[in-house]
Amino acid sequence: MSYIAIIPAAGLGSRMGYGKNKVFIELDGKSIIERTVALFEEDPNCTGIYLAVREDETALMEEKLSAYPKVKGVFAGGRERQDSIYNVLKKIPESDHVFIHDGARPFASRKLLNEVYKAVITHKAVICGVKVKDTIKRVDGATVTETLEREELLITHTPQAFDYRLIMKAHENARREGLAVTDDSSMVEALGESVYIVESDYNNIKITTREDLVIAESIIAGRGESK
Ligand SMILES: Nc1ccn([C@@H]2O[C@H](COP(=O)(O)OP(=O)(O)OP(=O)(O)O)[C@@H](O)[C@H]2O)c(=O)n1
Ligand SMILES: C[C@](O)(CO)[C@H](O)COP(=O)(O)O
Repeated sequence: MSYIAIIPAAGLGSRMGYGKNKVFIELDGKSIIERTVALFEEDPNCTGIYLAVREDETALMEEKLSAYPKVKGVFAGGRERQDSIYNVLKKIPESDHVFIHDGARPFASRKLLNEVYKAVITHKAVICGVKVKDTIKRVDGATVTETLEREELLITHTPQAFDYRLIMKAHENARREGLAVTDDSSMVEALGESVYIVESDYNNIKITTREDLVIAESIIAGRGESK
């Protein structure tokens, strides 16, 4: 048993406001995307890594990742994250399992990868996340309409892991039904399939806005990696 990793890295990084794809930003001398790819390069359960990238960044990405032999393909992303992932799904060789992990999440732990992998062998769809620490409210513009029960909520991270055929079926169904989603497990839910949860950790942040770069530097310093 093994898995293939799909890493969506074809975004614009617009919320970062750097005018370039945030996955190329360097943290302590190593780019976010290299840090993310290294997670899977070093995981013996991963047999191949495939990325969705912007067409104008393909050469740069291939050059950045030339030191990672498990990187088997760099394919053109799509307009939305789910399009990028589908574009890659269609091109990868069939595998037992597929991990889908944001290129902007460089701090997933080996422990988490192992726990998600162990879970997806039993459960066909596995996500990871952490408990909510704030109160979450449903709003309509500037008016609160509902306060949600914190214990019934999950801050959802990646990796998300799936039986290969199930995630392919879920993406194809979502496209047929015109489902617009922000994560892959939503498409599996839409098939009526159950999704299993593994506990992630609060360091597994998605680097999205500039504040996250400060948090990222402190995570690296906390690991004693800083030069
Ligand atoms: N069309 C897209 C959009 C996003 N992504 C990737 O999906 C991950 C999560 O997306 P997000 O954090 O939203 O990244 P961006 O879309 O780049 O950010 P923004 O929404 O601020 O533009 C990122 O690694 C991003 O590169 C992708 O491959 N294709
Ligand atoms: C997939 C994800 O990271 C789970 O929280 C998140 O939905 C990605 O959202 P984004 O807006 O594409 O970054």
